[in-house]
Amino acid sequence: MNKEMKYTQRILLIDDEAQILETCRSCLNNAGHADVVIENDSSKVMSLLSREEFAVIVLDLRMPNLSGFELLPQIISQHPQIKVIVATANNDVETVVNCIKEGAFDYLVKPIDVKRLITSVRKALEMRSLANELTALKQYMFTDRLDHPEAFRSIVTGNKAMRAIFQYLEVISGTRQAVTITGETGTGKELIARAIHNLSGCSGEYVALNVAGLDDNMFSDTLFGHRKGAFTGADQARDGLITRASGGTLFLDEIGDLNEMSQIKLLRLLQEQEYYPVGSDFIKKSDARLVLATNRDLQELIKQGKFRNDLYYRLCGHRVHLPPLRDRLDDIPLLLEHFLGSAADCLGKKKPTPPPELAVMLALYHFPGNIRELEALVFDAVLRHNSGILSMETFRGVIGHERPLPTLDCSTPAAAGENPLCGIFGHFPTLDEVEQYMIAEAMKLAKGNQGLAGKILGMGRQTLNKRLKLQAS
Ligand SMILES: Nc1ncnc2c1ncn2[C@@H]1O[C@H](COP(=O)(O)OP(=O)(O)OP(=O)(O)O)[C@@H](O)[C@H]1O
Repeated sequence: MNKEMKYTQRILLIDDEAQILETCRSCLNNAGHADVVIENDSSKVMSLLSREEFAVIVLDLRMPNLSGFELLPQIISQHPQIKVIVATANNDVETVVNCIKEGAFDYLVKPIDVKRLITSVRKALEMRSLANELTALKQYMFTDRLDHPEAFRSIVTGNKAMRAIFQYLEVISGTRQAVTITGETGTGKELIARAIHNLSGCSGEYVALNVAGLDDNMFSDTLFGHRKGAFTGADQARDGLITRASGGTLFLDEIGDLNEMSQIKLLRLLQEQEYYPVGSDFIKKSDARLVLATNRDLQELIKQGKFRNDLYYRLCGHRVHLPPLRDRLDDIPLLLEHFLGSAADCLGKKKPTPPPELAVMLALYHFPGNIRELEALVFDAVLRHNSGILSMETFRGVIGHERPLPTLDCSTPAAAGENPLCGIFGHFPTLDEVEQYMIAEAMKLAKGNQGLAGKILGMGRQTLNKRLKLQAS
């Protein structure tokens, strides 16, 4: 995590009245903002800002010696990234307009209303964190770098869209805001959730809960715990998973399946970081970072009245969508190699060599179960494998018969345009046709040099030679 992002949550309160400073600080602390610094001597502010980083300042306008009116332009010009909220006893429009013109983010009228203070600070922090993300994203766009590749070690990919997702996750790793991961089943959402936790550098635990099939009682009890005597059999008070995830990450999977009551509780947790243990009237605070995932289409669920609109918009803040495997075909050879190795290790066998046409065959399959399905297929093939080159039979058995390719109608120009293979062949081709086509294209590229064409196709010269002879016969 870089320095800029590490300090994005720090708040500075400036007022000459110590009592006001203490009250505001404890209100903000109670609202979950732990990092609050106070200063009652306005003449020390500029030197403090040159030494330490702050995301937000709440600045009293009327102070002896150096007033907030004088400080505001100095802060804005020397530290334009800081969001300044001015506090004024004077609710006249002109003062407020002047401060906003100078660059203030918001204003509060004294005596300060606690709710208004918390809302304004929260908004300012969000704006600051968005600005940080934008800056970092711009830097990433130009450098294509990853600062923490080790956080993604378990995710095998060479795909550009996936790499962009990794970069985005690095950018937002400095915030504690919730992240929502969408994508079809088996695309790796749980792996991404773990990577978000690894990136956060949090000392707390990573705790995962699949909420599918939990009714509201089970959801609340598992997540929030209960007080003693909350229901029959609750002999002891018990903490929920949210307590275990304190200072860490709580991953809630399958949130598209949550019932209405639990959705309301999740919304409260996301908005206020607050929850009630079952049977308790005392609100509790949580500092766990929430990562949520679903393979359902949430907008479709909203249309059907099964998912709350307000919860959906709350989830939209930081969101990543994982592409299905059929949209990242360049990952298939890498994943195949990876799963061959892990299956062989697990079964205590020598890693088999895959036939070169296997990757092509896999690339043509729809993979409704995505990477999980590929992993299972490869495991099964390695289990049945004895020696030498891996047999295609297991794959043909599943891909060719039990789970056929989706039927494609290439007769319309639109369909041909959508599927590049239809565009080339005029119909959806057989594997033999694809093989012939690829060999012909590779030979053209290699200007007839069989050794070079073999390298392009990932096969030896002799194998290519045999296939050319077969095609000619
Ligand atoms: N890029 C990848 N590299 C290596 N293994 C992967 C990759 N993506 C997914 N996997 C493996 O595929 C399986 C499914 O991944 P995961 O459980 O993260 O998917 P998911 O999207 O959370 O699925 P679901 O929606 O069904 O919960 C796991 O065994 C995981 O290790």
